[in-house]
Amino acid sequence: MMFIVFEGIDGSGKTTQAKLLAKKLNAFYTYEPTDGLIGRLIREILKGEKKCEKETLALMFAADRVEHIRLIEEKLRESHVVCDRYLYSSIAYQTSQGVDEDFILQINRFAKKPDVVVLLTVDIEEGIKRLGKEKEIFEKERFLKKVQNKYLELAKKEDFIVIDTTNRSIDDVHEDVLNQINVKL
Ligand SMILES: Nc1ncnc2c1ncn2[C@@H]1O[C@H](COP(=O)(O)OP(=O)(O)O)[C@@H](O)[C@H]1O
Ligand SMILES: Cc1cn([C@H]2C[C@H](O)[C@@H](COP(=O)(O)OP(=O)(O)O)O2)c(=O)[nH]c1=O
Repeated sequence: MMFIVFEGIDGSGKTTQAKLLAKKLNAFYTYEPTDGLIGRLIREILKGEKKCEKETLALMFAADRVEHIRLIEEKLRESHVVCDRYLYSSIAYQTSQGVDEDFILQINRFAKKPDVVVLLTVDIEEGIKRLGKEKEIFEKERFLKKVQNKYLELAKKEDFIVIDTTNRSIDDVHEDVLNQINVKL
């Protein structure tokens, strides 16, 4: 069974594409931050309702992931798993916030390596337009540019599938995802 991860900045179309692929493959769809105890706390911090140090937030994303991986491994016994955000979100977003990359890698040592990572990219302005108005602290233009550049750097090192979604329809991107995943198999 395959563990497939979607990554990309907010508004790149991850949730849309991850759900379409999961449906097509009859796979289990899941996401981070999760709806678990730690994931819920993370969402409160992202909305600005609570505050903490950026390193604390990095630790919370990693802790949320420890719990999540148990579920992912259980599901992988029966079906493919499509995950909307994973470890690479921590590397791209938390380093863009100024957290030391080695620290992030250390606290995520346990993270199971996905079989395939699909990175969706988008022109930053189009991504923000797709989201409507800014909802969370990370949905700022300059910050997202930095995050996307970090993702592209990781993509080269780790051999991600990279698909640009700018000015392309949801169906067109979905076709591309299917074709490129087939090539990887
Ligand atoms: N290729 C696309 N073209 C236009 N709009 C899109 C496209 N893909 C997704 N959207 C829309 O953009 C918004 C954000 O998409 P979503 O999949 O939630 O992105 P993400 O999970 O990366 O933040 C949604 O309203 C979605 O319907
Ligand atoms: C999983 C993860 C998410 N994030 C951030 C990215 C998003 O801005 C935010 C919430 O994720 P998410 O709900 O997936 O937002 P969206 O659907 O808009 O892409 O959490 C991190 O900074 N580090 C992480 O490890």
